[in-house]
Amino acid sequence: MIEIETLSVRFGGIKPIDQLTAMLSAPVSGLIGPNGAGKTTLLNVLSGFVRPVEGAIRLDGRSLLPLSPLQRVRAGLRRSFQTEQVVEDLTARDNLAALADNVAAVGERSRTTDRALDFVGLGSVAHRLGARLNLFERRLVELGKCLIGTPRLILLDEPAAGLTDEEGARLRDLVLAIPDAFGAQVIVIDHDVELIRAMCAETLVLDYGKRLALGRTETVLADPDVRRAYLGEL
Ligand SMILES: Nc1ncnc2c1ncn2[C@@H]1O[C@H](COP(=O)(O)OP(=O)(O)OP(=O)(O)O)[C@@H](O)[C@H]1O
Repeated sequence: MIEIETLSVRFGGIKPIDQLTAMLSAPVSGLIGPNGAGKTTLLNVLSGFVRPVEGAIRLDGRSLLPLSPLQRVRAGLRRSFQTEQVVEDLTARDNLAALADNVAAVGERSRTTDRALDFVGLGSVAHRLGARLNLFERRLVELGKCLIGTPRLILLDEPAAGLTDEEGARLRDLVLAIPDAFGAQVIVIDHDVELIRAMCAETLVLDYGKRLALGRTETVLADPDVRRAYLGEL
């Protein structure tokens, strides 16, 4: 469970996160909002790249803000980025193994790498170089990296961007299977409302860094304020 308490971030004159309080506990939660609403900034605060000026964050009761980004990774926090970070001159397997070297015990590294590769379905291209992977395979490498070691909270920033409908559906099925298979909670940012509807039991909507709505995804997406602010309806 992730608890966010009166969290504020300031960049010069703007407050991309403004007194945000929210608790997310569904196996897969959505994070949506218009461009510039503060979604990526919130992920950056959770993963330790941005320091808030006030507030607290707890993951399963443990305070995250005192921890460095690497300590958070070791505490089970995982993250994929809008622009995927696959290393071109490493194989698919070695892209995952590099993370295992940092977060898994020596005797566990090979097992956790193979398990993550198999889970995302990259076993057959395990030895192909990153540079030769297609976009879907690269996105699966990113997802696989999130499954190395003992993940507790996985943050996915637009994981399906640029994928075909069929690839998006395969990715959705994988994400939905993560909580049971790995015991981790997942938070997904995406602009594709139908993908959010299909994946996320609960959704948090941000607008100008504030909480516009939080609750069951169906209820939130039907909320007139959300439809006005986010879906562009009058
Ligand atoms: N490093 C930074 N320095 C200054 N301002 C920033 C920085 N990063 C983000 N911002 C500003 O903070 C606000 C929130 O940006 P953020 O990227 O978190 O929004 P977002 O909801 O993820 O948007 P999008 O859907 O377009 O990715 C925006 O006004 C943005 O211009």
